[in-house]
Amino acid sequence: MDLHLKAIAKRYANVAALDSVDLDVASGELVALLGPSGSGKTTLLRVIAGLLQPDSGRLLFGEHDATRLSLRERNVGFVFQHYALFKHMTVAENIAFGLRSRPRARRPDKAAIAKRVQELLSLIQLPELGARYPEQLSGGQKQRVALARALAIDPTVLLLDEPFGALDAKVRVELRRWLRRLHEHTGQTTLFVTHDQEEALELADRVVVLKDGRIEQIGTPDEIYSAPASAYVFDFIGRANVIEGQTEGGELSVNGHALRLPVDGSSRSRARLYVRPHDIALVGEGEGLPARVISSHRLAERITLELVVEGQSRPLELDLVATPDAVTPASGSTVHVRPLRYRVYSD
Ligand SMILES: Nc1ncnc2c1ncn2[C@@H]1O[C@H](COP(=O)(O)OP(=O)(O)OP(=O)(O)O)[C@@H](O)[C@H]1O
Repeated sequence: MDLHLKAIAKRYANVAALDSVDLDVASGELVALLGPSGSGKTTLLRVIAGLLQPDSGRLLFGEHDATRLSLRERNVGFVFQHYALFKHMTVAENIAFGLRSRPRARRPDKAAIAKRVQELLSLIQLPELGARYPEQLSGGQKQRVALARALAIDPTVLLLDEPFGALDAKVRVELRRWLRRLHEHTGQTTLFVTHDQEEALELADRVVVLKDGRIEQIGTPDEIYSAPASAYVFDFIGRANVIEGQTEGGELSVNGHALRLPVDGSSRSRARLYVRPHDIALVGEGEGLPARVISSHRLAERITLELVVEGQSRPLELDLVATPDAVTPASGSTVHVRPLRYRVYSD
């Protein structure tokens, strides 16, 4: 089902946890809520779930106003970071829980519940494990069961709060690929919270970047990565180098070196150029900024350099792909660098 948030606000004492958030999620979309700690991700998810009332604003499920509906009436599926499986119930009983606890009139019969549980066990690729107890499962298996339990009720929307946050890095990567395939299969409208940009970019159809309770940017992973709307998004979404300079006549100059890099606007102002480590090239003298190598590391065809540019407050990091016979610049030497793909944000 589609979901619409209109000017949702929630304050705690003097903190605006959510500050007029507008968001439309299409039916079947997989949306990531991405942001650093304290940016409002969990608060937003809890408002959608009905675990928390907003101070103002409206929430629509399809055309229906759900703002005042209870958690149960909203029929959402929820998965938390720490598996909240019932320890004294088997895997199958855990998955059946939401259906069994429905009021009698809406409760499927025993055979229908057993069939649904078996379908879900197959869907999460644990068809044989229905009789086990949660403590007999790995962390990744527990989270898959938690997902099956959330899906059992055919939720209007599936809400995942850092579902893989407690798992180790390798399992995390496997599970997020699995979740992507599962989503393609079920087409379930899903919102998931993460502070891991890689996870958001790899999994989501669209990413919502939050900052201090406000939406900073909404876009596809490619839009967010290639065209970050602000320095904040650029910095948060991947490794970033910052070069401080001046714009004048539509070009950027750094420490008096005219880099002949076109930038928007012709007025003179201080500006920061943001560039990823793999988007800087080594060029000949006179074609770029002089920089001193302070560390240099080579692993097969990959060269990592740390450089200092005079007058800049932060060193630059470069990731270069070298031909096998290329010479690795030595520490202490001077090289010339030129940003290839970059964004300029005014101060
Ligand atoms: N129950 C509460 N009482 C007071 N302040 C709260 C409460 N819950 C959240 N906040 C504040 O609201 C803001 C948003 O919190 P929220 O938990 O939504 O952030 P988050 O992005 O999910 O962070 P994290 O990644 O650390 O979970 C923070 O400043 C937080 O301190």
